[in-house]
Amino acid sequence: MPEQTFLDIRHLDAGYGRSQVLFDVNIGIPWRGGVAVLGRNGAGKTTLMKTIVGELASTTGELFFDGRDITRRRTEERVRSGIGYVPQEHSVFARLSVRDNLAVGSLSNLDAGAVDRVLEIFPKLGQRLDQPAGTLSGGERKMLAIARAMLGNPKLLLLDEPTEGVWIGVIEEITERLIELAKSIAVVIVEQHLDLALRVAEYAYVLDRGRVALQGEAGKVRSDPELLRYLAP
Ligand SMILES: Nc1ncnc2c1ncn2[C@@H]1O[C@H](COP(=O)(O)OP(=O)(O)OP(=O)(O)O)[C@@H](O)[C@H]1O
Repeated sequence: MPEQTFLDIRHLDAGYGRSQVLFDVNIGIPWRGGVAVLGRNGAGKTTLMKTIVGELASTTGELFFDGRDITRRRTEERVRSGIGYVPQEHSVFARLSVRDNLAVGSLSNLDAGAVDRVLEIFPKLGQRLDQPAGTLSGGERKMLAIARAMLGNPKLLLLDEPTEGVWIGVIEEITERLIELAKSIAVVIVEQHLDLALRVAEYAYVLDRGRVALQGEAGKVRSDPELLRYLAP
């Protein structure tokens, strides 16, 4: 587990009704930097993200964020305390303009300075402010979803497959932005692209059937002979 822990997940069990998906998951996320959550389809990565943000209640275990027990806090409180979430599915309002989508992301009144800062990070969005978000490309929508989450000023940003379905050139652009972002806040990235994930992350957890099967420094996990076994379909 990374040394300084910002988000501390202890003995977490979670699932849907009677079907348990996560089993005794222990994860530590440091104050700054990237952490990757890897694992094959159905390993429980999205379930873990939903449990961290409070969309799904844990059945057992505890979550501490920034030194406080948030296990029983509602999603809104978790978001207000600094947890941002970019879900796997495209999470933009298709009929609203890019500008209005960004306004929804801002928790208080839209701060023009904050919008300018995210537009500096994602300049393509700045050229499309008045365009309905439904007309953006898949990659631009992902960028909009990330930009919107950033306007909530997260201290910890959870990204569930931020490059899924995105063209390779845009993947590179998003990766570079995430590497930059991870210099100032904590970034948790669920990714199918192993290389990308391990470029953003310094530390990685690999889930296998809902349990942490492997963890360690990104370089070590990458060269672990067991890794491919846990990622193979
Ligand atoms: N709403 C739900 N109700 C019941 N079971 C669910 C629900 N959502 C997910 N599951 C099940 O939980 C397990 C873990 O799913 P999850 O989406 O967390 O996996 P994942 O690692 O994110 O997979 P992927 O890489 O395919 O997105 C799967 O077996 C899935 O079928």
